[in-house]
Amino acid sequence: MTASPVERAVAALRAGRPVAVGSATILSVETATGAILDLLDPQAKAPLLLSGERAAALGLGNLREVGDLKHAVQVHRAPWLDRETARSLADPSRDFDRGPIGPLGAEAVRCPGEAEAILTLLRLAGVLPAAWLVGVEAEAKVGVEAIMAAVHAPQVQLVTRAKLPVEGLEGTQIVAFRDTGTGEEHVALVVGAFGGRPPLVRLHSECLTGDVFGSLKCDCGPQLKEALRLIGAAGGGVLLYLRQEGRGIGLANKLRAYALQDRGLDTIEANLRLGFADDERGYGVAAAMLRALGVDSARLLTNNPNKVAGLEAAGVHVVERVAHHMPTNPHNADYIATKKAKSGHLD
Ligand SMILES: Nc1nc2c(ncn2[C@@H]2O[C@H](COP(=O)(O)OP(=O)(O)OP(=O)(O)O)[C@@H](O)[C@H]2O)c(=O)[nH]1
Ligand SMILES: [Zn+2]
Repeated sequence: MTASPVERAVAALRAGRPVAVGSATILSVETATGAILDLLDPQAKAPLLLSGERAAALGLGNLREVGDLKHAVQVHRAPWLDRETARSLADPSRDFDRGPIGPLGAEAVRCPGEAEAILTLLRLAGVLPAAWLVGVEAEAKVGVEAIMAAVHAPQVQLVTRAKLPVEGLEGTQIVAFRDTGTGEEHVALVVGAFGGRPPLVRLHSECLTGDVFGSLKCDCGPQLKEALRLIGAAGGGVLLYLRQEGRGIGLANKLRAYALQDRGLDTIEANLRLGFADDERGYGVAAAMLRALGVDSARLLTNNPNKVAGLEAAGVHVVERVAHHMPTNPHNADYIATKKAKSGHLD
């Protein structure tokens, strides 16, 4: 299978190589080395693209040229804005111990659609949402529409299906899917034989720390186990394991969010401080997987109304929402309370 343009662009960004998105050529602030910057931006003229959230955290909303921060912001290049300083504008781990930066000049981007596609691509690459806008040609090219379609109208390919007996559910099968736009791999665990009434379905967003290490900071590990138990007890159903680590910001960025939480920010504030939305997940990919499994209506195990709305919007009918609460512990009680207070999670 050949890689899609989005997949190739993601690989190039991760490797610190330039990517052309629409009319812009970008380098990731996180991964670009000094050598590549010297090569592609020898006069140190490239401006910096930051998300509206990150610009707000830096106080750039006060600048008249920047406007309301609904969109990305372009920071003007100044002699003092070198690679290290750019890193510290992008990376909030330095917000607490560096001196004031400035004087920063910035303006709203001229092409918000293109900027949104650039930020989406950076997110798919799992790096900080900040880019150098260099004025050169790039080998890897991807269109704005291709990026937005990959995220908003995902398509999946069912790759293979195999038996996977798991603890307590020996008749389980695992089904591998590939997102043909982004190249991401997701899996479904199909439990038992369901037919007749809509099956019990769980959309589980990947959480390495909770699912594998038993982190007490969240409730993902217990939710995963309990979901499988409930699906088994219902006589069958489907659990989708979606590679949406950190509510879609990727593992390294989630751990950056944890570092910010160590300094007192809550789970939502930490995402915003990094320059992301509080939740970057979409559920179109889940709907596509369910449809490929022949499921077009479901009883959904969740407290998150966005999951219900996301499946419905993508054409999978949710006949019932089944609450999925776990007992809290001293490390995750604030996190669960914040999701209820700020993200609309239901009782
Ligand atoms: N960015 C970020 N992601 C987190 C944090 N804690 C957990 N996650 C991720 O959040 C996702 C799980 O989301 P939750 O909000 O716990 O639950 P939900 O899936 O929205 O809703 P339910 O269906 O009710 O469980 C996983 O991808 C985790 O990796 C955090 O502090 N910051
Ligand atoms: Zn978790």
